Amino acid sequence: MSIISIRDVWKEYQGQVVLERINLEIEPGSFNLIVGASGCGKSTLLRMLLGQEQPSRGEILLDGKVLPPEPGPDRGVVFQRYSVFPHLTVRENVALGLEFIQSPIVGKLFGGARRRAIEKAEQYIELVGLDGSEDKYPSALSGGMQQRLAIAQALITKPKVLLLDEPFGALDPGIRGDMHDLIIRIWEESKTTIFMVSHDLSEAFYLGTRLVTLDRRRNRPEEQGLYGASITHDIAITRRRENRHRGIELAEGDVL
Ligand SMILES: Nc1ncnc2c1ncn2[C@@H]1O[C@H](COP(=O)(O)OP(=O)(O)OP(=O)(O)O)[C@@H](O)[C@H]1O
Repeated sequence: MSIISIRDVWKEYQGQVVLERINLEIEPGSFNLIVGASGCGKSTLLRMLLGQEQPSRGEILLDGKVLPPEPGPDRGVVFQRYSVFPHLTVRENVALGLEFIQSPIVGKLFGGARRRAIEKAEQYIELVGLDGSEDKYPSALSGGMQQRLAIAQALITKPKVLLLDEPFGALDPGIRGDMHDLIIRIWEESKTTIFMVSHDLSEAFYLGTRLVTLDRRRNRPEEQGLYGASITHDIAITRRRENRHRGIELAEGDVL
């Protein structure tokens, strides 16, 4: 069974159609890359999966149930910037995810429950390679370290789906390579389903098991606003990562 089913989803804002007829069945444990031109609605689709936005038409199912109309611990998210809380340390930022689940009203745990949340946070801090920085505030971290922190924060609730919105887009190319290695390791170890927005095709082929492209098929000036972007390619990626080390940027895929 699909972990996510997107069924004939449309999204409009104030009469402007942004997305139309989006249909996708997402396999558990797959690494899905959504690529498309700026403004075609990639982030909008991701925000609908998060539950921050609702489809104007159609429905999204998570594990066979209609997605609740708000974000929840079953969906972790990392944005390009500003996913972490500047006034909390690395340790507090990561523990916060658990505190909100276990104590949704005050967002704070005490005694043994807090100690367990801190221990768990420290495991995730180590997983993303931030051990040694537990007491630092985000302002003392580099961009790559802040994204590592955001990933740890998103993972601590063991989400069914990890949603990534251009998480490496603002990083230098060298750091981006390290982050690619990290996210592949996390994906392989956790077997979580990943849904990632990117506008970098080579990144998509390198990371993903599936590439979905969005585009506006009808884009003449008089058509703008009337038609949204839809899926133009849906490709299973069969050869990838090993190619990067041989200097081959794009991998071959099978069109589904
Ligand atoms: N809350 C909103 N209200 C009105 N219009 C919106 C809203 N959110 C997005 N849009 C519009 O929807 C369209 C798609 O935006 P979106 O951010 O999803 O595109 P994107 O493909 O992620 O772009 P980019 O690659 O530049 O981040 C844009 O025209 C944008 O102006």
